[in-house]
Amino acid sequence: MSIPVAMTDRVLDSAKFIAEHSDYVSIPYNHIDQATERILKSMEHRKYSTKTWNQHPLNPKCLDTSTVDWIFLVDLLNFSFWSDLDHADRSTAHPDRYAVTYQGVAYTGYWSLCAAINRALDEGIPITSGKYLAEASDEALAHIFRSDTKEQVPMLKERVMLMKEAGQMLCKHFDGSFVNCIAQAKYSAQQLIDLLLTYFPSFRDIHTFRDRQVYILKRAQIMVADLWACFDGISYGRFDDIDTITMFADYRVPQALYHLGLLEYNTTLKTRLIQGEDLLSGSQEEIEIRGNSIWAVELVRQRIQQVMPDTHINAILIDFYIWDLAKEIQNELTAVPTHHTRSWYY
Ligand SMILES: Nc1nc2c(c(CN[C@H]3C=C[C@H](O)[C@@H]3O)cn2[C@@H]2O[C@H](COP(=O)(O)O)[C@@H](O)[C@H]2O)c(=O)[nH]1
Repeated sequence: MSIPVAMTDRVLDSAKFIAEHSDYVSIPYNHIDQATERILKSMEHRKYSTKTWNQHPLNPKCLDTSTVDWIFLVDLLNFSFWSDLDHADRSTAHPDRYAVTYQGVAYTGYWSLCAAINRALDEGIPITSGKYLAEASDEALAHIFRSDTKEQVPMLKERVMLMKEAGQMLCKHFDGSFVNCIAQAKYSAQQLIDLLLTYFPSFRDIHTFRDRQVYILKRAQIMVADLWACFDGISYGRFDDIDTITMFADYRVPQALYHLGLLEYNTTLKTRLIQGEDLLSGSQEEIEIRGNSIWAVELVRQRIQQVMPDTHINAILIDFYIWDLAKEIQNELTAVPTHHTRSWYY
């Protein structure tokens, strides 16, 4: 299937444009080779591959349609876990920070979402069923996220609204399951992204930067990536254009890229981040952080291709590796905090 070039490169084209027109953020190009060598050595040492995805205790293990719907729900809600009260943001979280205890472990951040969904499934709540999402009451859906600490999950109202809306769309257009949406994409990652943008508006992570429309598409892309990694590139994870997927511009990987010397912030931005100032969704500073992050990982990917032409490593695996690394070394990421933008895009 021939896919119009514009569609496949829309995120990379946007990232390049942002990187070339930034005031607050820059990429130290002289650090790329050394940082890439460090990343490559560590990925090889860990034998980092799609198989790493299934090793995470909270990720589903059976490769069937229920796992597809699990991934859909997780990536529908995969946004804004940073805490209003836990400014330290260390791996040992502030005791009041939103957390979900599952099988004896208290999870915060992204993993609290997976824990909340698994807790609901264990309680017999069919939370990943389109029909249930469409028909459940707001209270029942909010109950999924109940906290085991003082703080509630950020953006609870928005999460409930998105679940109901997605349930209705799944029932109306895809017979209640995301499996049917994947089938319509005919093994194309970009087609699946377009279906997400068409039927599920909260995935439209598209902004205006320097009077130009820029595509970031973080949750749409990570949805494809999670399917691809979970199913190891076959079955519901088969995408013939998977390598057109870029890094996912969240708030954790940029912090790790800065630590790795692959991003630089000017004094104004660095001061604002250290002071814990929120950045408005769609602001120039926020878009520069997100766009330069995508472009920095693209340059790492290109360098890896240069030194290892026949490698299987794509932007997805580089991103997943850096994110997992960031969680492991979270206490060392002290130079700059993650940026704080309340948004359902990431
Ligand atoms: N770029 C990128 N962003 C990612 C992930 C993941 C988790 N992916 C898992 C699946 C496969 C991988 O191996 C990971 O194990 C979550 N996020 C984003 O991070 C933020 C949450 O951060 P914190 O508050 O510290 O938990 C939030 O914006 C969330 O959307 C990723 O992989 N890449």
